[in-house]
Amino acid sequence: MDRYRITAVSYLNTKPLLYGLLNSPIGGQLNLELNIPSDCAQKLKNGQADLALVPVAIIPELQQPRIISRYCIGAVGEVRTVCIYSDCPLEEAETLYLDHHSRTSVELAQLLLKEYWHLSPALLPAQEGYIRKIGGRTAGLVIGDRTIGLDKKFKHCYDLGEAWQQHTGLPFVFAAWVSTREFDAPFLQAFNDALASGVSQIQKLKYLLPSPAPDFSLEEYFTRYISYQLDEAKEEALHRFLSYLNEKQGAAKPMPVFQR
Ligand SMILES: C=C(O[C@@H]1C=C(C(=O)O)C=C[C@H]1O)C(=O)O
Repeated sequence: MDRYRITAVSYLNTKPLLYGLLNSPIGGQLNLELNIPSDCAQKLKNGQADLALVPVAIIPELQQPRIISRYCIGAVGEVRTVCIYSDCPLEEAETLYLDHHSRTSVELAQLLLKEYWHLSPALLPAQEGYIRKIGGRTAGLVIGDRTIGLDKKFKHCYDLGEAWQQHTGLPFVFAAWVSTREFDAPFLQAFNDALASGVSQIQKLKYLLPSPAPDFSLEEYFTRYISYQLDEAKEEALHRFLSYLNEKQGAAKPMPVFQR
């Protein structure tokens, strides 16, 4: 049988999910690749992946998107690794770089600037090395492992998970397991069981993974900040976020089907 082509985000917060998948009975059926989120999105869109952990912001760009798992990369309030950094208060920032690794958080940042902070700095597309340009009146959105330690480097740090929660009272979903093709029920069951098993073994991962910084607790990050369950409140948040994107793009794209 052909192996399924799976693409997942290359950041630390995906490791519990990958640990579960690779140690599961279906581990051998998976042809796994890791990419930055914007590339995961591109690979699913191009048909280079059968199933991918993708930024939810690209769901409206897909033909017949299916969310095939009860697990995701989410947060209930503070997430720690999706933040706007600046040396001036955000209201004084004239320009803001939008991380090129990201698809969801660049949209979330724009939503929050408009609806929550009521600010309109000039938005700049980022390129490799842009973090060095943050300073003065220039702010920057940064996601993933590159954020670790940046809170000590810059005077201000605005956590997008926390701001979204203050704005809506809801958790948030950054990335979800999405497919544009159908999988049979036994595979989906095995896939979800594998993810559940990974999340339940987080305690082990702190011994297996190198800590990215001396004062960074992987266990705290995986259990207190990242929230893996795609529960009802996160579904509501996802619906709200995708409705905002539809409105912004002036397109009434159907909501993704849940098949899990
Ligand atoms: C919480 C995070 O969410 C990430 C943010 C994404 C985005 O902005 O497009 C995509 C995937 C997630 O892994 C993170 O990686 O720090």
